[in-house]
Amino acid sequence: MVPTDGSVVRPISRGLTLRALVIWCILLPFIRLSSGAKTRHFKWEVEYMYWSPDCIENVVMGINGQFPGPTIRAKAGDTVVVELTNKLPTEGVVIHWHGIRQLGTPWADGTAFISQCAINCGETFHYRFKVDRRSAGLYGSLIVDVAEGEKEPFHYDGEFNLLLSDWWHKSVHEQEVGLSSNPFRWIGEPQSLLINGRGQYNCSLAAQYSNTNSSQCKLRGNEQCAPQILRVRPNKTYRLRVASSTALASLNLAIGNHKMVVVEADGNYLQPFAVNDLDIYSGESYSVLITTDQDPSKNYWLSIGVRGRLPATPPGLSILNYQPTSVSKFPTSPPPVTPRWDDYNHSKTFSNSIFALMGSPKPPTSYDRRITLLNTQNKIDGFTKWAINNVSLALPPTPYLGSIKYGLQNAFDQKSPPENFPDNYDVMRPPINPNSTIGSGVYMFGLNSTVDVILQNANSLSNNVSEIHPWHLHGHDFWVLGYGEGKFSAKDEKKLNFKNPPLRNTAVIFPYGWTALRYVADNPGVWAFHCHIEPHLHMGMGVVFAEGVHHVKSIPNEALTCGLTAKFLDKNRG
Ligand SMILES: O=C1O[C@H]([C@@H](O)CO)C(O)=C1O
Repeated sequence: MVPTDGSVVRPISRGLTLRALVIWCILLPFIRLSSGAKTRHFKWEVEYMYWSPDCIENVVMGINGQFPGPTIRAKAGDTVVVELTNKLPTEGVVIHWHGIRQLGTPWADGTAFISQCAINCGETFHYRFKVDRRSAGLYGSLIVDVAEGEKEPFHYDGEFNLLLSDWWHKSVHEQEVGLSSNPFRWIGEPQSLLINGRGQYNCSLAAQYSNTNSSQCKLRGNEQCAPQILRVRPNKTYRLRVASSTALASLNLAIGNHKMVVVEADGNYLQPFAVNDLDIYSGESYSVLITTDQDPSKNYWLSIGVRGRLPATPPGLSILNYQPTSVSKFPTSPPPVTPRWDDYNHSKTFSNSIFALMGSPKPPTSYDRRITLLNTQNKIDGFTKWAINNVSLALPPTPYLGSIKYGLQNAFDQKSPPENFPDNYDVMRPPINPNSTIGSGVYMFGLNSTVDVILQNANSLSNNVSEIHPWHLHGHDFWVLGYGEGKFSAKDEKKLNFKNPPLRNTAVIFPYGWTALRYVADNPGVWAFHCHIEPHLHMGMGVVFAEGVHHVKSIPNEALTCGLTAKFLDKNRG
């Protein structure tokens, strides 16, 4: 799960080493189609290269020789065409455009064996999609500008993109083999945290402040691992677009001496609220405003730290440099201290402060279908897996989009997956029977139906352990109706927020708790819904949703070149 540029390697569980580069793009909400919509063409080549993101040389996946990858600038309403060639000699890739709805182009969603086949070594695939209203989410690869004449509900003088990721020195192959082995070998905690692909493993920028025995970094500033400095002017307001593409870590961001006003999440405007620190889970993105109203003769730390799991990784650091103060003048105080990793009340307080900005779209007042998804850690033939309602996802060799569209038989489990779990299941204890089963079934929803999803957390295989899971939905945003403790039940209905629930594409479930989501199945296609923690997805922690597939126009052949759809193509070519 070694993250590369603004992309996270997603080994799709099917035993294949298949990397799904998750390319994030700026979330710029409420962008109406601009008049001068353009089609912007890009040619990307994915290739291994040696790089030192945390000052230790490693193998990364670069795009056009860059780490992090190149940035696409587009305007709302534009069509983006990326001609992607895979030059990795040992594995297939796909690119998921996190936050893009892919309305009308479900085959461009970049989910292997769901929307397309893997792009094998030497092959080229054309991603062509419209950057719509809810476009993008950050990740330093796709920046969507507000359309001409568009105004945002806040003002700022400058902006920075901060892509946060975690970093291991072990190769993703070795990690995957470990996760798929019996005995199970967990990937462990990351060696370092990166900010825009930059971190420091064998030294600390703030060694003189911390009691750890790490040495002080001696960086000239042009190293690949040198921190990106945020150069600001006094008495200005800056927008920080922060996104997490971590493979595992739940992070907390803080800037010494500066409060942050949270104004946007996952591309949707929020009721602004001020915080001293910001929790951000894998797959999420936020915009915060900071005002440079501090002593301009000083510089200040920007720090990211691990939460939700006992930390074993030093904080990631960057510097907020008030011009014209020299950047080499280190901040005079230690970096902000990350809240305790298991202070979940702190985390819940933050999550429960997030409300949609007045005037945002409201959820339908009722649902057509409600499914409850129990998250458990299980064993299958001795292998450690994650399962949803006791089914651990294993993707079929034929992409669902093609097999459903063309009615191919035996392409995946025809039995619809369970929509609930046994009433007598005790979420507070490890599973009495740890065994689970593999499945590839699809939750089929009526086109334009309203779907409620209750994500139910539970104790893992170990006593008194329940882990955080950030769930990400492709092709849609959902309203987050609320969070609660223990097993969701009818009494919890009254806790749900229908007044101003935030629209998100990623939402966290807290230990032993539940999170209630609602979305409208209005996007013909087949959509992944999964825990955004890469090893968990690899271990089967996901489900597949589909709606209106028969409304999908003809799928480009290049998305059908594997499994049963390849045979189907050959037959029809004849
Ligand atoms: O999936 C996981 O496996 C380990 C542990 O549960 C077993 O080693 C861990 O911390 C996970 O999140």
